Amino acid sequence: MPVEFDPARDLKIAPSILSADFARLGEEVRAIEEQGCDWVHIDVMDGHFVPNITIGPDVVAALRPHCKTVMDCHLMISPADPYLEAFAKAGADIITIHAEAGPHLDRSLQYIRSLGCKAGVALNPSTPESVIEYCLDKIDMVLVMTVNPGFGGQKFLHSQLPKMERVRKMIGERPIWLQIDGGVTPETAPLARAAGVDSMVAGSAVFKGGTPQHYGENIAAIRKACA
Ligand SMILES: O=C(CO)[C@H](O)[C@H](O)COP(=O)(O)O
Ligand SMILES: [Fe+2]
Repeated sequence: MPVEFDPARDLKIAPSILSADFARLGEEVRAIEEQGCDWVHIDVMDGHFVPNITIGPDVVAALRPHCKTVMDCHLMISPADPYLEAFAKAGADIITIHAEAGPHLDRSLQYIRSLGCKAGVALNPSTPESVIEYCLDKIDMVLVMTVNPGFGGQKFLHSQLPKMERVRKMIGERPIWLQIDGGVTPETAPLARAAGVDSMVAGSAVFKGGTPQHYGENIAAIRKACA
């Protein structure tokens, strides 16, 4: 589904299916959507850029019919360029690559847009926001990582809060989402919201409890904490 920027910057909650039951992914995606999530966040890891391996474009394609909302694909792979077309064809709406994943960020971002997807850039905790300064016109989303990528269930890095504020200033009035990913809970989410974040990924905090009713309560708790 085509996704358009929301100038009101209402909070978009994107549960990461990394914490879902991988044996029942279709069902899990339908459950989080029925329970009020905004986007579905899909973590793609290659065992090279990050020390973990998850899923590829075939799984994204298999999930597409189960997913009515936005498929937000976070590629923790290097190089990313050879696989971008496959993720676009699989039905990704947003494709986020890491600034550190290849030598030509500007070119990769143009390529993602040429495939009909929104283009996101993720910044690792140690990566300064200056890497995006000269390609802001080709970016639809900046993802400030609030953990070192690779695993769910890690602790939120408070050191990233000033970076969120600086990125929010860089973005200004541009139609660019500011997303965070990692360690988002009802306790940490309001800090990021106050720093100008409008999209939050949460894996373990959404899927804890293991039933659709829990997912709904968990999503509502994050939303309420940010209200
Ligand atoms: O990109 C990721 C890890 O690299 C995940 O999206 C993230 O860790 C979500 O998990 P949690 O909310 O449990 O921290
Ligand atoms: Fe992620």
